[in-house]
Amino acid sequence: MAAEDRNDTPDGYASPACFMHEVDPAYMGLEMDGVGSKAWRKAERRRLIDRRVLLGVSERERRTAQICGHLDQLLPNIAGRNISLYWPFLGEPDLRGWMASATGATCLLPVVAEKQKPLIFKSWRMGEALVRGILNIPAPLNGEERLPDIVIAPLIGFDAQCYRLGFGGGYFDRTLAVLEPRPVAIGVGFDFQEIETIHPQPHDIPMDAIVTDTGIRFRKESTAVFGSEVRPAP
Ligand SMILES: Nc1nc2c(c(=O)[nH]1)N(C=O)[C@@H](CNc1ccc(C(=O)N[C@@H](CCC(=O)O)C(=O)O)cc1)CN2
Ligand SMILES: Nc1ncnc2c1ncn2[C@@H]1O[C@H](COP(=O)(O)OP(=O)(O)OP(=O)(O)O)[C@@H](O)[C@H]1O
Repeated sequence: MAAEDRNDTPDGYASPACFMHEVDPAYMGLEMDGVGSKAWRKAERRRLIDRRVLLGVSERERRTAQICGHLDQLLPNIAGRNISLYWPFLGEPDLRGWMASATGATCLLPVVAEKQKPLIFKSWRMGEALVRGILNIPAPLNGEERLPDIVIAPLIGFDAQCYRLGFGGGYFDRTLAVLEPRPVAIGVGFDFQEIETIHPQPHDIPMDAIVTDTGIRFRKESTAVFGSEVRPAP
């Protein structure tokens, strides 16, 4: 039996291995400056990745299908757009099926061209060749480099203000800080990845919206344009 199958039961009953996330960081002796925030984020990432990885296969697929439905609702007109998605790892929602169905759009994969520098984006379609890139992330072999209109960024945690806790390289923040024009940024993850606050730091750039299996959350201050029928009136 595959390890993932053994966990194909509803979660939420067992106690988490660590209650650190329920403790006020100040109580942990962590000031939410650059140093304290790094330690707190490391612990939160570990806890949230563990929870995500332990989702059973069918539960992950069920939730991912709901995420795809919400993406369709949020982005009804993607023809002609350049949309960055991602090659999934560590239990991230696998949106490759959604990518394949995004007719008329050009799908891109983010590429770490240089460590600690903004990402670049290359076009990719299901079936096209990939190479092992920097940090072992698959990257399109022959894709055309393009700027995205829409960036769909996988997340490890998020909060009600649409701040995203990512994998810890700062790659999406660095990228959104320099892309001109600024693309629409959408975080994707599962509902249990919501936390009270990610304790945003000056470099953190919030998402315009966050899509999970249970819904779409819009950042109040965002001016991004989505399908008009889904954006709540200000
Ligand atoms: N599927 C997916 N693709 C993605 C991201 C993601 O979160 N998910 N990224 C989201 O940003 C970017 C890649 N971010 C990454 C950040 C750190 C490491 C990593 O392995 N860090 C090592 C140290 C690496 C080293 O310097 O040698 C580590 O943390 O131990 C990998 C990818 C772009 N592509
Ligand atoms: N615009 C930027 N310029 C320079 N450094 C940055 C920038 N944005 C983030 N960083 C650095 O990257 C590091 C990781 O940032 P952070 O913890 O926000 O990553 P993350 O958003 O979780 O990761 P990722 O976006 O790769 O998934 C931090 O030390 C931060 O200083």
